[in-house]
Amino acid sequence: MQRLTGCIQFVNVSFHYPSRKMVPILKNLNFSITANEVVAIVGVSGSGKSTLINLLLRLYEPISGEVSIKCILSPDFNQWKSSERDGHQVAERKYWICWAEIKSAAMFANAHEFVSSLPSGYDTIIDDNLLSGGQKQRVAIARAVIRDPAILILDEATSALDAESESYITEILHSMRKDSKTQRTIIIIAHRLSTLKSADRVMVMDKGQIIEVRHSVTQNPSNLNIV
Ligand SMILES: Nc1ncnc2c1ncn2[C@@H]1O[C@H](COP(=O)(O)OP(=O)(O)OP(=O)(O)O)[C@@H](O)[C@H]1O
Repeated sequence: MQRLTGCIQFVNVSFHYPSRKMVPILKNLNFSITANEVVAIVGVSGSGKSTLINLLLRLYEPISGEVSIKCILSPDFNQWKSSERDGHQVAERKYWICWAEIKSAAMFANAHEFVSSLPSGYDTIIDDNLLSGGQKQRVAIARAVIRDPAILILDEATSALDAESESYITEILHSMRKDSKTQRTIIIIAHRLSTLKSADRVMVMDKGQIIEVRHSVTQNPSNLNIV
């Protein structure tokens, strides 16, 4: 089965927020993330992790340098591109998500049980006060999964989950990346060692720069601001 895969590249990226022009936040960042790689970004509070994601999402443009995202179809791009009928299937898939897919995404995010127990179940209209912090995160993860993105960004996405729910999601993230049908690029920002374990690479940020790249967080995690 063909799917989109995403590559990310930051070349000499520097940035400050418009409201604080004298305070550089990112300084000459250079890195790339290949398709299907799982990369964790760690660092002390204020080191620029979320700002990096803001630039990736194009919420802000860099002051200098370039942020590029390339999404490619793999593995049979030409065959797929030339088929108009398949194009329609993609459009249909985007707009017609069936009940089984919704349920499976909710089960994936460990949300099915509590959603089913709400008085209106999956038809519940959610307001700010209805769900706990952890439940909101599980719904957000289910929504992200159902979109089947080429690039999945988890910025403190499991911080409000209890240890059991978090380890369940971490395990599934781990198996999801091994499944050739669901491969995707994943960026994880988290402070918990358990969330970061499935990363191929860990980038350590400090004062707007990448000061270290590790291939595992199990090595000497005491100075990575993770628990
Ligand atoms: N919208 C904004 N306007 C001005 N400054 C901002 C804005 N958002 C963040 N900052 C500043 O940018 C710096 C980096 O913040 P950022 O949120 O990227 O850090 P972080 O590493 O993600 O921190 P945390 O781990 O606490 O979430 C901080 O000094 C913060 O005060």
